[in-house]
Amino acid sequence: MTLRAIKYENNSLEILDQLLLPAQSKYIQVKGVEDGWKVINKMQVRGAPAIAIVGCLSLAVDLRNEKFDSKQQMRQEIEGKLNYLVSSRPTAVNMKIAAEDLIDLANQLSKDSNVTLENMKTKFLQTVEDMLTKDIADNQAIGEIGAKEILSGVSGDSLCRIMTHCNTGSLATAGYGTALGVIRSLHAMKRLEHVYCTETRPYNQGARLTAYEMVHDKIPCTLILDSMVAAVMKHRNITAVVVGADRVAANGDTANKIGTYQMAVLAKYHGVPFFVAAPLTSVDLKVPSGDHIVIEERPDREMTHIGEHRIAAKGVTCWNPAFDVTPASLIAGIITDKGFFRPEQLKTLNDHQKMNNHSS
Ligand SMILES: CSC[C@H]1O[C@H](OP(=O)(O)O)[C@H](O)[C@@H]1O
Repeated sequence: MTLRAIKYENNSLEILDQLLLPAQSKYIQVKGVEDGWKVINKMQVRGAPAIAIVGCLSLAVDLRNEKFDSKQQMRQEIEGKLNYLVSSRPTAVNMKIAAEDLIDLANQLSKDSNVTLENMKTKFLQTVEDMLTKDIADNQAIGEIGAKEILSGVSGDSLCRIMTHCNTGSLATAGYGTALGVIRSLHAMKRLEHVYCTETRPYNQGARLTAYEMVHDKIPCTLILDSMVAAVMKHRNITAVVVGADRVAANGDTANKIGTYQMAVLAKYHGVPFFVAAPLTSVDLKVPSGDHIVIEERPDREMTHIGEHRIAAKGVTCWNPAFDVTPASLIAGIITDKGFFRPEQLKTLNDHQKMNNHSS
């Protein structure tokens, strides 16, 4: 079993083909941005942070193999390829924010007369490669901050029972995970009693990926059907729900895997606090509310087949949105690498603060 979704050594980029898990653990090579776009679009690699990292590293692979006549030529190549990668999946914001930041960097380096062509390439590539270690550090911070926030609502030294949706662990990031990072931190603190993970139809991120990670880490976990959320909340005394995010709007509305919204409604009904765990790079202050978030719709076949086996009547109409939006009113708080925020606190952040803020 391996939990390394991304392997990047000596300018060779490989991703663990998550369409084959858990039955088969197979790495495939990503030889440039064309491959990068394909493995993201096909969901061979998925998860908002992992999408951004694999997309940007696929550009690094191209750049290392290319010779440029000028800094302007390199800048143009960088901008064109990053904008192409952003089109691979529209809802998760991490690739878009990474592209904006890296295009800004390329513009600065290109305009700086003290920077040579070689310096520009070296600095740019180092910035991209640093995304791997930064993401792991961000996730460990999210884990720590989230565990402390959840424990602040728990009496004495009692243990927690956490429900989660989809996969937000090492297979969705460079490692450790966001919502699963909070679960890993609670486990490390010996304050986690049990995890309930939903199967998460139709891609089955929960059954195929989160269960895989929990078994790998020997974290006590029960797989439940998406249709069991209400019954588990009613009978299993859930301490909190913690999920990930693909894009958090400025007012705290959050786009996440389809099924998240109904979990939040059920959590409100059952009095269970509902938390979103995501790096601040998933917060899109340019989007005022969830109404403005584009929701990706995926092929019917993901619903009508499991592998080659048809499970739905031929000819039936399908609707397969990959995400839904949970309104901020249903969210107790957003756990980020820079602190814990009530949804209404996000819009007070500006881009500079996003980089440095430590909230209350
Ligand atoms: C830390 S991953 C965030 C997010 O990405 C997943 O979606 P997908 O598997 O389609 O890439 C899911 O919504 C996770 O919560």
